[in-house]
Amino acid sequence: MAQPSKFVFTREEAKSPGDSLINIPFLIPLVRGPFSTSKVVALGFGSSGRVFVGVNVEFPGLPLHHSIHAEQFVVANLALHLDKKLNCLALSPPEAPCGHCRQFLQEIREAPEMKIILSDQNGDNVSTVSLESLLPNRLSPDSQLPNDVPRLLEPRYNRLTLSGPDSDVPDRYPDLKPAGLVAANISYAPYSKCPSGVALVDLQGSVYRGWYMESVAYNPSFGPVQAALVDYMIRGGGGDRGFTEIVGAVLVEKKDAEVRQEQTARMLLETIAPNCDFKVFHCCENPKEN
Ligand SMILES: O=c1ccn([C@H]2C[C@H](O)[C@@H](CO)O2)c(=O)[nH]1
Ligand SMILES: [Zn+2]
Repeated sequence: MAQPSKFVFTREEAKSPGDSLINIPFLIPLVRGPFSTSKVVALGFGSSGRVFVGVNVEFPGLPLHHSIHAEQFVVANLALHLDKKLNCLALSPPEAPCGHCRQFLQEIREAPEMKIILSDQNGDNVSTVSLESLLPNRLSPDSQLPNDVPRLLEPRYNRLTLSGPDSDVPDRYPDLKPAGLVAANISYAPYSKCPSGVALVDLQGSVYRGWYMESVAYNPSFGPVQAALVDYMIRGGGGDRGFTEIVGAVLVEKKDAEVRQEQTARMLLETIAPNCDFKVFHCCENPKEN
């Protein structure tokens, strides 16, 4: 069977939620899980009608809590395609979203109504349940955020501009810094108010980006390096050679941010992409920007 490379399908290709045209086992080779035997594939049905694939990703040499869950991969995939809402999530049998993912998904508006499609080991006995039924008594963003604050995946703009003088550092990859700033400006950090974005470049000169996404429960938050690695994977970065082809990276975050990504981002990239030249650029919120 040919190695699948697609991470986004049209609704036509996928048929309807619960219909098994997207043969989930066919997508299993997309998983990067060197440690565990769990190969998790998630399909996210977005409001634009597209169907987004997510897989679990584990990183050799790093603590397990840096792994990417398939469900978070799906959310990052939607975010990168600017899809505004995840309506329905199907999981490869016999998985159901773990507690961490059930909580992370709460950041999406009307999350309790999200449909979750489950099936047994053979892919039979398909059942659809609401996210609310999987996580009653949720910790809700609604208890902390006014209704008009954009929720995860809804359009947002953080009004960030680069602040000197570190922006004068000689730049081998001129496209990276602007890409990192764009990513930071879309970042969802309504709790800490410390948004951040990462841009990566590979040996071919292709640029990838991703942004930090917070959870009201803090720990399920999704880091900007992981988000950029999702972009790298869905666009085929590195081919079979993985992350070692990443040769440059920038992180854009606020100077003196109380929630700071710099050290974690450096450690992650040093471990998975030893040839990567990592730089940090600081930004500040500019109230005049709109
Ligand atoms: O909801 C879940 C639970 C687990 N995993 C992944 C994480 C790890 O790579 C592997 C073993 O737990 O399965 C997911 O992708 N989603
Ligand atoms: Zn999970």
